[in-house]
Amino acid sequence: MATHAGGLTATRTRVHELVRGFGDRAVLNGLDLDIAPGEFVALLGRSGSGKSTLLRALAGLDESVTGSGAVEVPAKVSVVFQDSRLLPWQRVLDNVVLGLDGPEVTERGRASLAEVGLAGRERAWPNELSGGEQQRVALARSLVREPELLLADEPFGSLDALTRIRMHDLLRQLCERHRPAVLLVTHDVDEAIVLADRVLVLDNGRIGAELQVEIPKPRDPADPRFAELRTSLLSQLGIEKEQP
Ligand SMILES: Nc1ncnc2c1ncn2[C@@H]1O[C@H](COP(=O)(O)OP(=O)(O)OP(=O)(O)O)[C@@H](O)[C@H]1O
Repeated sequence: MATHAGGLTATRTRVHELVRGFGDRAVLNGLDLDIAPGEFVALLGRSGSGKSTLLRALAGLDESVTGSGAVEVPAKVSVVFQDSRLLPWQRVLDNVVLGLDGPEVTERGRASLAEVGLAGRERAWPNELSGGEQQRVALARSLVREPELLLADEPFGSLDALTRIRMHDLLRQLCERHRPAVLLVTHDVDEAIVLADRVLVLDNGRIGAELQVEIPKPRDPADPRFAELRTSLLSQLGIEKEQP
């Protein structure tokens, strides 16, 4: 079984020869990964390729899964999922600071909510917020914990296109300010190129392709370099772009 070392010395995120399977079927098969502090990595892959399985291994949420290999992550890891996973019976601010204590927790929670554009909504109930706002609260809940590694599993997957673009801007700005390492699982090739320093494609249980995104941020999808990367990634995913 993999070791999950939230060690005091680990600042990089490292996965070595990770194997994960269900029954006799291997999903991850000798996967290696290395993420530097502050680096933003996006992970693409076909449905069922094992993206969430990898993310759960990094989050330490896969204890019942069979496998081997080594996983090393920084001490402070936060996870954001596709649904906000807010507790409906707790007000927004209480959701953000849930499980934290200390004299300045309330102030830090308020500051995080202000950072995601939700100042003044501290006493709202989760069901009084839109889907996009709920995801903002989920981001605030992660940020207030000052993670060194932020794991995000399709955090914008259920949002409409316009809200998603706004969330990309927000996440980019938050990451520039707080500099966590990020592993973002996404189906959206453009989302990966807009946000990531490096894009990985998971294939056959390993990292099958890797592209560095050198375009300065904020990135414009109309940039010809963007189109080049998009074509290359779509082809890695086995999706050929139709000719106009
Ligand atoms: N608890 C489980 N029991 C059995 N098989 C599972 C379990 N969880 C995941 N799998 C299988 O492992 C494979 C990888 O699943 P995973 O959710 O990691 O893929 P994914 O790349 O995140 O997919 P998607 O993009 O569709 O969300 C899939 O074939 C899935 O059916």
